[in-house]
Amino acid sequence: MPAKRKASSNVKGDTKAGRGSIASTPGPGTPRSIGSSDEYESEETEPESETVKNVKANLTVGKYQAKKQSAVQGRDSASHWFGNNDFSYLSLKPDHENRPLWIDPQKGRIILESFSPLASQAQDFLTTVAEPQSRPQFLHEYSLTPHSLYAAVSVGLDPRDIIGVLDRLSKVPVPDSIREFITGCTHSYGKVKLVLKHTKHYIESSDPEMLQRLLRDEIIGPLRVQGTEDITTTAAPKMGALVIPGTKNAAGVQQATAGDKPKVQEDENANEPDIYATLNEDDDDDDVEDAVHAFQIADDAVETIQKRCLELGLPVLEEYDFRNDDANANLEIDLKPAAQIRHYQEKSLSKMFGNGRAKSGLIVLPCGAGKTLVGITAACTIKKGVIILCTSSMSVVQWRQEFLKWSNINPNDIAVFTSDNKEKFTGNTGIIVTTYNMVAQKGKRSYDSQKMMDFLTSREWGLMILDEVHVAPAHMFRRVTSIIKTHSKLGLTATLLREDDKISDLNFLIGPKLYEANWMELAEQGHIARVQCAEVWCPMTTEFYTEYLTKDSRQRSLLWIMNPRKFQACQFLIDYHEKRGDKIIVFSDNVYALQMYAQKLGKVFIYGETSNAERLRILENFQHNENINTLFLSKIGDTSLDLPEATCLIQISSHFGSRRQEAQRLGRILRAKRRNDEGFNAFFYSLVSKDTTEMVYSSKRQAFLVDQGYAFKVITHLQGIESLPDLAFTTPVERRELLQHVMIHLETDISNDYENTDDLFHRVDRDGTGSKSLMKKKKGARRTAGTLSDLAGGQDMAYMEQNRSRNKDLKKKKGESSAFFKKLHREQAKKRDAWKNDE
Ligand SMILES: Nc1ncnc2c1ncn2[C@@H]1O[C@H](COP(=O)(O)OP(=O)(O)OP(=O)(O)O)[C@@H](O)[C@H]1O
Repeated sequence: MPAKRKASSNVKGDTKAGRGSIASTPGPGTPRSIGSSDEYESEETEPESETVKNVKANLTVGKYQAKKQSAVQGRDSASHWFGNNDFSYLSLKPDHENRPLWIDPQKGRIILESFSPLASQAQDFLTTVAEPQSRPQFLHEYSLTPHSLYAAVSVGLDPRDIIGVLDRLSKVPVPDSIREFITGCTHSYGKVKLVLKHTKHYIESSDPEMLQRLLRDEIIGPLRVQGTEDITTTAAPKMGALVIPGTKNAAGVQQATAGDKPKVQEDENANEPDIYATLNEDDDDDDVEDAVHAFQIADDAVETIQKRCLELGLPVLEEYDFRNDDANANLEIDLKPAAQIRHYQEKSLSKMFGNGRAKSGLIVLPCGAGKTLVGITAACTIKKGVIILCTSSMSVVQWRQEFLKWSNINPNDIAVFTSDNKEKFTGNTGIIVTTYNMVAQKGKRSYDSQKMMDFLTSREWGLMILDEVHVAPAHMFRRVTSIIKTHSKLGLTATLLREDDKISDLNFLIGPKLYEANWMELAEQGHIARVQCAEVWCPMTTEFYTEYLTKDSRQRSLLWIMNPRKFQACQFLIDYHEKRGDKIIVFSDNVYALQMYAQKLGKVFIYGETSNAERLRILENFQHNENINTLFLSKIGDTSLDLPEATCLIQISSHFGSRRQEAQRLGRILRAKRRNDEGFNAFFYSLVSKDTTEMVYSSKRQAFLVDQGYAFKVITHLQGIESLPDLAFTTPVERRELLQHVMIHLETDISNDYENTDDLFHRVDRDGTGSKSLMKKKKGARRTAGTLSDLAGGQDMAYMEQNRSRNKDLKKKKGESSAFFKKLHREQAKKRDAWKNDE
């Protein structure tokens, strides 16, 4: 942040000169002193209505400061280097070196010096009030947004608290624009609430005038259920401290302390005073209201009203006072005594249960950091009926198993609803684990499925857990959240990222982001693996580059993937890491390249058309067979497979600039069990063909991970690659042969080279297995070596034949299974039987 240096140099050199220059340019709208709000008065000729002001608040921060900025332009000879980002007019506090924050008065950005002794407390505070944007090693960037401030209010902070703590941590006085932004965004949050009582939805507020205003609104007014009383009044429930299972303290007040926990469970900062804990405690009284007023709305009007209220600057808060819910039966569930949740899991839950009620929202934790246990603990806290939505029936089974592992729930109280299983729980209340598609599916259903849906839609649920919340399309959430009546919703994800703009829909369909963990911090503490990331630059061979220059963009991509130098790099890295004892996954979105690479290298591969039985066989071998250490995987490995642990990833082809895919793939190695071994690192390589468009996509893809603090090393030469025995494509003849093969492929239909994962998502869920229906649909487009060779006059037949599929080898050897595998199969069969008996 350029302002940093400028501001400090002003203070250390000539503080007066810095500020004096502002005063020397007086005029209308010119700031008279730092932090003065006078300039705003001259700007606002007509006071805006509060609601409009709220909606525009984000914009106004920039507008006023742009004026302020233009007034101070040209102050000194260095100013022009910083353009609009020259904030040297802000005065530094005398003890600024002891304070860790810089605040950008224009855009609400906050920079945290992560090396400051106060950094961990400041980070704690910032993740509550702002959105983390980027967290590399030394400087972290956060953004104040209306949604982040909404989330802050929903955990019990008020604008005074937020401004007060910011001021304590900031090197400069909190600029007026930021103060106004915070107050403007937060003063009406939480004034209007959406509550579910006896399966009916109500809009509730402690201010009857607020409700009258909503009823007068042309959109909201008509959505009140006709024939109900205009406004009903009841006494507001009182709240007390809440203890989250698996922790020792009340939620939202303190971190769990070390006690008798294993070392890894400790939070290094657990004993530091919580910077805003006292604020929460002070505020408890404010939350107790004397009376609440409400009117009933139609169930299908919930989304429209939420959207309209947002437009009016009155975002609807969804809170569930589960401890005072006598209408719904209690569920017998608690964490097992051995279950000890980690400090970041507790922190995320404390954002959800901060004031003793359950708030709907999103919790973002890296892959392998234990989102499942967070969901289970939330269920153990609420102790009411729970419905869990997963992306595939495979994760449905896993969720149920995890519930049985971590909690004392009676197996009869947790049932699954998939295409194969339509069981209900036996008691008054319980847990249902299902998939998005089973619930959102439209059209005619089987008798059993319809009966199950009637059961799900006719009752009130305490909690809905939405797993992998970023994956499912927004229309599916709409359907799910509108037909299932639930008091609270918890969305879980590792990457709150979509390349389209649909992610913001989650803000009102589910709730604000309640917590986002710091990946690097978790890696340092051993909760996820440390990963070395590298981008390997592979020069294009002359013959491939010549073709590359004449082709259109679709065809170019195949040339950069099939670049012989990339192939060699892949071969070398596989060899290197197999010798180190790593388990390697090679990702290729392009199915043609996937097969070519895997067959040439004699490795197993899985893609959309691989049958379910073959997938299982391959995965099992990859996990337990010491001769199968490398697996080639298509896009389906991103979301639809439960992959065994790997310690090295190599990416040869990917989905253009998708940041989410990059992060998801990295996530595959984060749960490496050896992560706490001394000096252990997992490896993530992205192979990129030099001087091609792939390089542009690659840097775009890395943006999210770089923001999480990962540093990608660039490798321009792999030491020792030339001396690798049997290195492929070392002669011009071999390279030309490969090029010829690729060119023939380009002349055929290449449209099926990339699997459509959206399509896959739907079908995976619908049939509950993920593979068969896809196979059927794609069969017609399947190409064979024979047809290609026919086109080429049979020249390539030899090439294909000498590269026998390793997949088939595994199949052949099935009968010769070792004693180890026989034992493994027997154990798995036993587990399956035990699980069926639980039903
Ligand atoms: N508090 C804890 N104590 C001990 N083990 C834990 C804890 N939390 C999570 N784990 C373990 O960490 C592993 C990863 O957990 P989980 O599968 O829930 O991760 P995830 O965040 O859902 O990952 P993904 O996004 O890849 O699905 C599991 O083996 C789980 O049992």
